[in-house]
Amino acid sequence: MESKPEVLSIQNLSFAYDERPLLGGVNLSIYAGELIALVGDNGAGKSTLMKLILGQLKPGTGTITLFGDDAFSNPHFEDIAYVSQDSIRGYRNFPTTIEELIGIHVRYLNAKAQIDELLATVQLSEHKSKRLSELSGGQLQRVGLLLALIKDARLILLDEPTSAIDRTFSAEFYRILRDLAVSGTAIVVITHHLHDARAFVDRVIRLEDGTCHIECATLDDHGTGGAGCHCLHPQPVGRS
Ligand SMILES: Nc1ncnc2c1ncn2[C@@H]1O[C@H](COP(=O)(O)OP(=O)(O)OP(=O)(O)O)[C@@H](O)[C@H]1O
Repeated sequence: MESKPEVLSIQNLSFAYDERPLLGGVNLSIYAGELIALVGDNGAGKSTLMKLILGQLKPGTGTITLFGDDAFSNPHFEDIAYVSQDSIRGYRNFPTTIEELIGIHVRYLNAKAQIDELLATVQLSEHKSKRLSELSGGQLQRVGLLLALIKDARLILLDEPTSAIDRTFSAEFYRILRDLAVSGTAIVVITHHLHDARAFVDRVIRLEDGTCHIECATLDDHGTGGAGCHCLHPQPVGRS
């Protein structure tokens, strides 16, 4: 089978906040076209791991390589779309409508996105003239997804993107992500709603105990996972 390009490689990562160890012995590789669910209890370190991948935090030991470069010294902003819980909450304070916010992003990124199509994809067409302060939590999360789609990134990191989204659109949400993955985008989604994600993702990676959490690889594509691997869904889904 043809191997897919490696997007992200984490080797022997450890990280501590104020000398309080949080992550240790983390090894993980993510490949182009993979849709991954990152799960774990509150405080397990999922958001912290995303910030490390983004180069916002510096590893204690070990390495994080993004598109072949060290993530901390070369964070590849142009290749990554990141939607955090904070950014979604922050949208509420933007004194704009949805379509104005999209226009700002399109101009800033010089993007060629088909905005009406994207609005229809996230089912916000009829709300496009609404101010962000008027939107529900779930509608705001759809705006977050839409902004990630505009960027046309090679790696998309989503931190609890469906927490306020109803189950009907949640399935649609993962279908959209699945289509993106099929077109080659690597996607990592932090979620506490694995039951919604499970049918769509290729792999589930669980952070547990705050330490030593190891890659869970799909055996047929990327080799084997190591000791401590928590492979909840070993068979790739949605790939032919
Ligand atoms: N800036 C910070 N300084 C010190 N400690 C922090 C900081 N940010 C997070 N922590 C701590 O690190 C731990 C992991 O936090 P993190 O947000 O990564 O967890 P999480 O797995 O994303 O949790 P949740 O599911 O609740 O969102 C928590 O105990 C948190 O209090």
